[in-house]
Amino acid sequence: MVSDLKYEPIDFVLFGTKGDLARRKLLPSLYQLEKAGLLHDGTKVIGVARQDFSQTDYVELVKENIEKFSGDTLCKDTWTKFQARLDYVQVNLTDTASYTELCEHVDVERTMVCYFATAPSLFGDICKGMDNAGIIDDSVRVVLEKPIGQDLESSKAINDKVAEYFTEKQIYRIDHYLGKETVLNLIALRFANSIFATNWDHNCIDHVQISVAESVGIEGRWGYFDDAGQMRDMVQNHLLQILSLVAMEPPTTLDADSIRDEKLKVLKALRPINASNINEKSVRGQYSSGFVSGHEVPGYLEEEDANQKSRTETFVALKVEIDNWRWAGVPFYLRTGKRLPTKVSEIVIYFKRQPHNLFGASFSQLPPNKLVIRLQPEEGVEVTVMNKVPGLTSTGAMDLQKSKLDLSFSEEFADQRIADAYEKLLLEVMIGNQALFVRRDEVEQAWTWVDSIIKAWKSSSEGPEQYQAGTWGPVSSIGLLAKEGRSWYESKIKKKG
Ligand SMILES: NC(=O)C1=CN([C@@H]2O[C@H](COP(=O)(O)OP(=O)(O)OC[C@H]3O[C@@H](n4cnc5c(N)ncnc54)[C@H](OP(=O)(O)O)[C@@H]3O)[C@@H](O)[C@H]2O)C=CC1
Ligand SMILES: O=C1O[C@H](COP(=O)(O)O)[C@@H](O)[C@H](O)[C@H]1O
Repeated sequence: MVSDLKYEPIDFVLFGTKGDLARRKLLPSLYQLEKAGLLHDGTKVIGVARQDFSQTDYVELVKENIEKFSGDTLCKDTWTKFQARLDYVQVNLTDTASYTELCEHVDVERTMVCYFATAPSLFGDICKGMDNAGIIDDSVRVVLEKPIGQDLESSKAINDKVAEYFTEKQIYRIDHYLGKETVLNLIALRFANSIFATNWDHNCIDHVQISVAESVGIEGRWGYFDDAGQMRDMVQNHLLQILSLVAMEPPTTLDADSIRDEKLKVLKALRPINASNINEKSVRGQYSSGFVSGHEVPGYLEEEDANQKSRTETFVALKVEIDNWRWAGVPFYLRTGKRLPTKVSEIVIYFKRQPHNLFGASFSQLPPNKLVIRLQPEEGVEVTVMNKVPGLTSTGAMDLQKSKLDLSFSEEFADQRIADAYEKLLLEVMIGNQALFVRRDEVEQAWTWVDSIIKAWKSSSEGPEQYQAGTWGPVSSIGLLAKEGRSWYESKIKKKG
């Protein structure tokens, strides 16, 4: 298996190896790649943190976290192979001199992937420290976590800093939604199926809804989250990336820059939301205490470490317009929030209604066809169609019924495990493919658009509307669509949180 791998052995350096992201996602994902035979035999995983761990303690820490977060029981053979790759180096990331120790653990002759799983404020220090240790050359790839900055200005400053040491071709900006199977499938769905490709514009589509609902709260990350809010945490990156993939023109190829060029054009065509139209086009909310999946949960201001005066939004709903030929007059409604009733991400494409109803008896107005793309959970694609109810009638009338064509990934691909997004993305970095990573101009364009909304909110005397945890957000978010004769798609996924 390993001999078939099309990429070189890697020195994978994980800065911030003791952090939440590394423990919950990155180390378990590397382990899953091992299990799937996708790590090169010669690949090493070098954890970096400021603690004085012995090699044995570090290996134990990794094991504990893989057992806790990898989602299945530890496979002995996989673990034996994986632990042999592990190495640990103590570095204080803000102390340039302490990076020299790293030189002993990496081989500059090999490709090095450096994952910066730390706060972005440390990215510059890490680059400087690596440079000082003499371990930067053209073969190094760096992975940057989101959100990059707080706004356009701070994002530029971080990107400028990293650009002093690395070219754009070496920089992999992660948005883990781009590694989700169902988000990737958007490209296949749109461009491998003429049934959709030919109906994907203002002639056929009435509007689009993108909902990313979370049942979790802020999970002990109050300090981080309160500075960010749902707009920076989710909309600036994940939702705008999904929107770009739904709305972009066909790329010339699946190369990184062909796709990124098209996504960028969409971001540039987003109609600005600012003080003049903020109330008409946006709703923000903050959760109060309530019940999620039958459990009582505190309100945002009652969470640990909370500042009682915070006006940070935990819910956002937006009406987005794309000023280009394809999407003229087609609103995209976005909605995302914490402590909603369930975890579900869905894209719903509402097609235009038939111009005339031949079947008046069963429906006063024929309902529109809908394409529902279930990103998570219960990944799948569903099309609602009108169907004749079989049977004979004495009047000769034709009874219609709404039915669905439903493709469930877990049934259709029953023997395939759906890989975590980070597994896919880590593999792509090792292969050296930037197609699923975000280019600097995309990040900056997204900030430009988001900054304008945040600025308009800040200048308003009103704060976010309260919504009870376990509900679908503030009442005004219903009004956002209702005033245009529309309503949010009611997710059929009600299972778990
Ligand atoms: N957690 C998540 O689910 C997600 C996180 N992200 C992003 O990933 C990045 C990391 O987040 P997260 O893991 O949650 O953050 P954490 O705070 O949990 O982890 C950051 C790590 O950096 C280490 N660190 C901080 N300062 C230094 C220093 N001077 N020297 C050495 N190590 C240092 C910390 O070490 P120590 O343990 O010693 O304090 C900590 O282990 C952030 O940019 C975040 O926005 C993005 C998406 C999701
Ligand atoms: O990036 C982030 O994403 C998670 C949601 O990711 P998902 O894969 O579980 O849908 C979100 O909870 C977190 O606040 C944010 O930083």
